[in-house]
Amino acid sequence: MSLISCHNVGKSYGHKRALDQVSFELEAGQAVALVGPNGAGKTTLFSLLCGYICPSQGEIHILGHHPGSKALLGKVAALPQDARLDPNLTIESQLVLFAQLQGFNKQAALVECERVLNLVDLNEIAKHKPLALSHGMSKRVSIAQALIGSPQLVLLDEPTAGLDPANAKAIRELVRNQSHQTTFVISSHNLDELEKLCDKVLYLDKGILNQSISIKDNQAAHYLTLTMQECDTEALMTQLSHWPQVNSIKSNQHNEFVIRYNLMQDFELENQLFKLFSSQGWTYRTLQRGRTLEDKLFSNE
Ligand SMILES: Nc1ncnc2c1ncn2[C@@H]1O[C@H](COP(=O)(O)OP(=O)(O)OP(=O)(O)O)[C@@H](O)[C@H]1O
Repeated sequence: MSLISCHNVGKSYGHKRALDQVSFELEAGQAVALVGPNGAGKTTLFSLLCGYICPSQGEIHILGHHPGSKALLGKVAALPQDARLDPNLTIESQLVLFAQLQGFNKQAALVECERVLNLVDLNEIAKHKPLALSHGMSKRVSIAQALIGSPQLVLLDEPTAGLDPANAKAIRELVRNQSHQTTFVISSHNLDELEKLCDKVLYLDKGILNQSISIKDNQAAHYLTLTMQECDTEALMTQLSHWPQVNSIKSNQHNEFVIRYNLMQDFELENQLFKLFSSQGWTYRTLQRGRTLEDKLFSNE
């Protein structure tokens, strides 16, 4: 059974069509990125999956049930974009309360609270109230709340937006560490982050599911992404375009090149590149197999 099944899902707000005929299936175990420009419909899709709103058309099933149904209690959790903690209760009191609402008794709820705070490395703030926390800490507490009861599916809407690098890294590590038992669907504008965390990408644009791609697809075997520190861009592109194993080379942004090649033994190409850099006195920063997620989504190849 699919973890999530969406069939021809549409959602309108009055005359505004926010989602149009969205269909996809997701299996448990693949971390999924939900990407798209502002207003593309990501939050609407999240709200539908959580059961906060109902589709105008189509069918959604999560583990075979309608979103929001009782059978999914404790199996699906979400971190909404604008999640707020209750300012009047200590972190421990509110996490215990949420655990009790999921069916934990008081004693087990306290243990569960300690467990999830430990996951986000915030046990020391259990007795604090939300106003004493930084934005990053509050976000981590909200993620801890979403992990109560070890749900099978967790939806994270922009979990690292506005966070400093240390807090964003802590959240990425948490997602990575929990991915063996929980499937995460993550909405974010940070493509680098999604590329590191996710196996699959759903790309929404103007309410339409434009692309559904696997990050670890075997196309990666025919591309190299090269970032140079210092080089003569024109000379580099001219030289490489004459190499027989290079099908194409393009530069999407300053000093970054995507090389499409036609050989299976790419190590030869890598060696040739290093020889070229050394002979020209050029320095490179990274040479990476495959293409960046940004290039896959926006290059029309
Ligand atoms: N409650 C609502 N009433 C009317 N229109 C809405 C409502 N919620 C969303 N919309 C509209 O539906 C479209 C999709 O909005 P949504 O918030 O789902 O996009 P999003 O991809 O999450 O955007 P962002 O990246 O900016 O958060 C937008 O045009 C938005 O203005």
